[in-house]
Amino acid sequence: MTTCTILFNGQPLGFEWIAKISRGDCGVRLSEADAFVEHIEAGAKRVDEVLEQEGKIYGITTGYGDSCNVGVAAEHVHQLPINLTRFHGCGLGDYLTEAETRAVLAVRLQSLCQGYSGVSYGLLQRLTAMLQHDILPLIPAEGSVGASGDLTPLSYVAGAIIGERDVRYNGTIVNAADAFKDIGLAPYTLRPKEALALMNGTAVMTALACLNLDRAQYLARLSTRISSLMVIAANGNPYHYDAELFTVKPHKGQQLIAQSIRTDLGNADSAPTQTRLQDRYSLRCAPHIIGALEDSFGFISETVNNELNSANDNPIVNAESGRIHHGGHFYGGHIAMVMDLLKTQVANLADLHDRQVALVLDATANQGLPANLSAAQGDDRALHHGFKAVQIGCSAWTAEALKHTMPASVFSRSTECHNQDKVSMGTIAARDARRVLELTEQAASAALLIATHGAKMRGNYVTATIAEFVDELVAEHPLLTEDRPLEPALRQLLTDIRQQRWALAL
Ligand SMILES: N[C@@H](Cc1ccc(O)cc1)C(=O)O
Repeated sequence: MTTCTILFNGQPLGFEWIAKISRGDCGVRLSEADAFVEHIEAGAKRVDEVLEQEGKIYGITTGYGDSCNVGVAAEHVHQLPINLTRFHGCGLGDYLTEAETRAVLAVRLQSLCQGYSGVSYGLLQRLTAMLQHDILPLIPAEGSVGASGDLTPLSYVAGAIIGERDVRYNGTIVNAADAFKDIGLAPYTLRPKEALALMNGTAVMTALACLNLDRAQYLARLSTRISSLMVIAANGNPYHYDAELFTVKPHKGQQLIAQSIRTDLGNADSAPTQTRLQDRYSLRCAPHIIGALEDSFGFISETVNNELNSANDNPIVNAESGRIHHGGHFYGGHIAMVMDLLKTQVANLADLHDRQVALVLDATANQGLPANLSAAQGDDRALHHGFKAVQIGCSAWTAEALKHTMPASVFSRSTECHNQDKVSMGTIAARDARRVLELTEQAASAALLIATHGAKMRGNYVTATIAEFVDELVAEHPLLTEDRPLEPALRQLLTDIRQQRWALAL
């Protein structure tokens, strides 16, 4: 059920709206305002004029990329975009999910709505119709170097628009032409610049970046709550999160995380009775670790939003000045940079939770809780191993997340006869970040379960919010009075995390 409608009218949009569209929480509408329609159509008209007057525009009367010096005869100009969609139909790897595909369509629509790509209003209407009727091209995720735009994956959008590729529609996979027919449309006939305008940009990496960022922001909040619960479970010192302490190190995000942990701990300012004066870093430095991610969000979201609201295309058609600019706005360097940054920071959360899990399960470090948080009481308790295997799993997920943090942006390859001799690899960076998020959410689901059980067993949580949170989760996933397979619990928690079940304010 959609609860809102996003208007596409060339005005800036934030990444969070793309995330809402992707989840089906918001519908879309294309502006019909005269000024907007005229602005768009002026670009398409300008392409026609230049074609008539000068007879030569890159990618319209020439071959593509390194083939820009090869002229295409006037009688073939209309066939050229069709060929562009076809020869790029060579993607491999898994298909993007339905949510990701919606995001790709919305992100490309937003870029074309800037009105600098020389496309017609009709093309925007077609993209809008696809979003409104959930006609989702099958887009293979692999095969973009992220510099000449996401050419290959976006060719599946352009190919679907002309009725030549498969789409997900009404729960099945059908040819795009059949899906269009079902909503009363014929396949779209691309105008000369339109295939290039659809494909020559960063929509796939930017779409993934929008979703990754939304996911990472939730994860930072959840990690904060998990850390509070770990402090409670391990009988840690609340004074590590003292308000005065944090005034002298003014990273805003770090301060917010410390404040949130402080609130969860009931603003306690004295240490519970225990032997350690200072807790281990995975507890004491939680605000500094999660805070680094939190503090990166301002920069990352500004960068992602700039890309989202940009004309990332080539050539750029400016109908007001009448000029056609040849440049490199398909280059995804900014998304590459921020996705490489995001994945490193998110993987640090997996590592944080893996260490917290190890601490709370270790009877030599957890200040009195049973080994592996087994709640077995009977004389067969030696049989029961509690969370031992979950900790091993958590370490595996963490190692894999850390392994994916190698920057993608440094792996530029010279491609396409050295025309594309420096490329961004932003799509790979965004896919890496997505994988790191998946794995870190897995580590977080283990940590959440363990922290909740630990807090319940400690039993001294001081705030009503935490008591409610713990009791609700323990009711759903009871203490381990005997060994049982925990995959169902972990999967349920993963779903909860991905659906952003808890309202966690910072
Ligand atoms: N991105 C290239 C265009 C291009 C299109 C398709 C290709 O296969 C190669 C290059 C440019 O604008 O210069």
